[in-house]
Amino acid sequence: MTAPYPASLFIHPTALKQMNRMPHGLRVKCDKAIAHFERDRSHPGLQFKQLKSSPHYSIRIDQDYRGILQRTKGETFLLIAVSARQSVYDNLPEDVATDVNRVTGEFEVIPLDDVEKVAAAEPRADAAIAGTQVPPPLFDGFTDKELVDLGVAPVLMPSVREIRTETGLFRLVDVIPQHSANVLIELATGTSIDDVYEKITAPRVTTDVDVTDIDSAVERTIGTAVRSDDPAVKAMLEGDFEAWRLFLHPSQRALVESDHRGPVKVSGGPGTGKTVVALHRAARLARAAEPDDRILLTSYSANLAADLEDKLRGILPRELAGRVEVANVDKITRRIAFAGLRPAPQIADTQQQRDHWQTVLDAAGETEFDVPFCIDEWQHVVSAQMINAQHEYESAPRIGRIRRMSRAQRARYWQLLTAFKKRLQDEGQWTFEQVQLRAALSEEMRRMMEPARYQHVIVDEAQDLTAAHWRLLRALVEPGANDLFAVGDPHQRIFAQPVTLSSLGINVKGRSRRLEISYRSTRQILATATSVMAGSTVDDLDGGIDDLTRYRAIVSGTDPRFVATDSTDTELDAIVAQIKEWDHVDRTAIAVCAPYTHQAKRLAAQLSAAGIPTERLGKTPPTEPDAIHVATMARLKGLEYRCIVICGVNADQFPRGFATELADADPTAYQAAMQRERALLFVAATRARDALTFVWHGEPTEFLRSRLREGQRYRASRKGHPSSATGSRMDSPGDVCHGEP
Ligand SMILES: Nc1ncnc2c1ncn2[C@@H]1O[C@H](COP(=O)(O)OP(=O)(O)OP(=O)(O)O)[C@@H](O)[C@H]1O
Repeated sequence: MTAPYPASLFIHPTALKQMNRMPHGLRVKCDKAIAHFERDRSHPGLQFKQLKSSPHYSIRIDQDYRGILQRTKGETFLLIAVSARQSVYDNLPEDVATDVNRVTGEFEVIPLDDVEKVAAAEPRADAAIAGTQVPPPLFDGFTDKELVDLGVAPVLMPSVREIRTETGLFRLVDVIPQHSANVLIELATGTSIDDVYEKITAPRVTTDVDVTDIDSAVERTIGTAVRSDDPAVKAMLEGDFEAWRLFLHPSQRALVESDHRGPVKVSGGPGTGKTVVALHRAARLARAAEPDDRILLTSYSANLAADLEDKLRGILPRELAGRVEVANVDKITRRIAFAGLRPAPQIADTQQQRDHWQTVLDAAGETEFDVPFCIDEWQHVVSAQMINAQHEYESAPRIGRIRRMSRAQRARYWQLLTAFKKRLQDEGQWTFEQVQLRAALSEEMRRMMEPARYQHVIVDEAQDLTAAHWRLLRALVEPGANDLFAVGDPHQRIFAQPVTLSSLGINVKGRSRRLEISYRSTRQILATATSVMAGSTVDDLDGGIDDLTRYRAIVSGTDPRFVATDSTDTELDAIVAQIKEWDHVDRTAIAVCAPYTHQAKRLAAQLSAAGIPTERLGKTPPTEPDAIHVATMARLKGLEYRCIVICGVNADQFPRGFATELADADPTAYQAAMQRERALLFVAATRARDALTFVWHGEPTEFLRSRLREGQRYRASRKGHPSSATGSRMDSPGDVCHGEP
């Protein structure tokens, strides 16, 4: 028996994309052949050999397919393509082109056949049916030289010129080298040549590229290729592939790989890949960490943390996963606040807190302050500033509150608050604000004597963390390089009050970044969601203003639907009809949500009774393999679905009662609560990828009005337009359908 010849195999990004499009059975065969090759490339079943007239090698995948390899140095190879056996004779198959990119200096592989097929499927001006219009080519406004200077592979040029539709563009970017894809997406979404150069091309420029020096180009490419044992490759070969695991946008990659001397804040609209960046950054830091280093990856809620943990396992080898603790921020908060307290205190729920306040107000004969005011003041003024003593409260700013509080009023409120806390204590209860405060203060105390528990902390959904959370996180991580990395979207803030990170000891000056391309929702869904936020001003977590207009969606689709009904019964009929219309969609990719918990509960039962399998979303990840998800709007935070019904958005239910009841108590607190309600609808709407339907009975919520008015204007402007006679009832933005969709 001869000794085995072990070898290392890297997979070229183009080959990865190609494998991702293969049928599952063939991918499994590729996986097996790769594993054999790495163990022993001389294994007879592989038929490993050099092609006669080329420097390339081939291995057998099955009787019909061969893998094409490029040797780099020693026993390291790069898999560049999987081709049909009959096309692999003595040379590289004719349908595969290789080239050195003159901007990046990388070795590129171009599947010419696939690229030409995409171009051929585009509508052609010379084949247009009389009377129909063929859209102009998408890249007509750019010369070949401009595209090539930005780094688009010259061999792609004839096909790029044929692309006229978004579908064609997205099919093209799926098969071409990543740098060319990134440039074309940016240009097609309206970014100027100069900006594309700055954002996409300049960071990838390699000086002194010699396009004839294949060896150096292959060496460079090995740096960006993935190893065959990468967990993300395994996930893809096993069929659970999401493009982000392997193909980050350059702006995302820069955030993952850069080193910083202190905390970093990344903002970005819905679906811009903030979570993806947080995950990859955690994985990257784990790879670079010392064995004893601890990394915390945290998010707002338990189900989001569970989802993060699951995804992290998909990109990080198991032996490194132990370096990263994934937990929701309140779990950590409780753990620290309750350390040594046995039994752990009980948390008072909203109703219990209201009852305690009512008792306190009644006992004091209080007539000026009511329960909503007292709760709001406690949560958003006292707790938000971590005020612990009366003298601090007396001089504290009441940011955003119109109602002025005299010294005497403040003193009275403090007395009431003291009585409220006493009641809680007597009942053995805490509010969550108290738990957070205790956790932050005790960790800050501990840090005076001991080193920090973590070397790196990465935060997702940063917009919903409170001041106390931030103080806790600051104390949990050793100050220094790459200490804190927070991603969030202030427009999606639905729980906390705005904070200013610098006032909490987290200085992100010069280290604030943005992500702008939205990968999730269609343009139409994003536009509708954005209209919900119309007229509101939103902070950027650090004293500035965040701006929604800079986010761009890359896919186009159909307009959201608006379905008006006249009762809860007809509303249910409309929801059932909508779900049935989506019967081609995997059930777990559909969600139905409503403002209140009791509505979500009732809906789940009613839909099940109507023969639609459902699962209610809770704190743990869903388990049913074939059920649509039913949840409150808030529970959908951070998740994504192909199709969503948002129901119960009638004016008398949404915004929810506890927000509207603040109107009399404090107009500014009311505005802040209304802003959170708007954001809740924005969050729910932006969970949808392809299709979104709003259903209500009676009058629609005021937050949809601007969109519905726009629909009326659109219809008015189309009156008399030839196509309006044949258009469906649902073909204009904001078109309202009555009854079933
Ligand atoms: N580079 C990428 N290539 C392909 N898909 C991507 C890329 N980056 C992100 N995505 C996809 O976009 C979607 C949104 O990503 P992600 O959840 O990270 O966004 P987010 O900014 O955290 O969203 P949100 O704030 O709305 O919860 C996901 O389906 C993800 O797979």
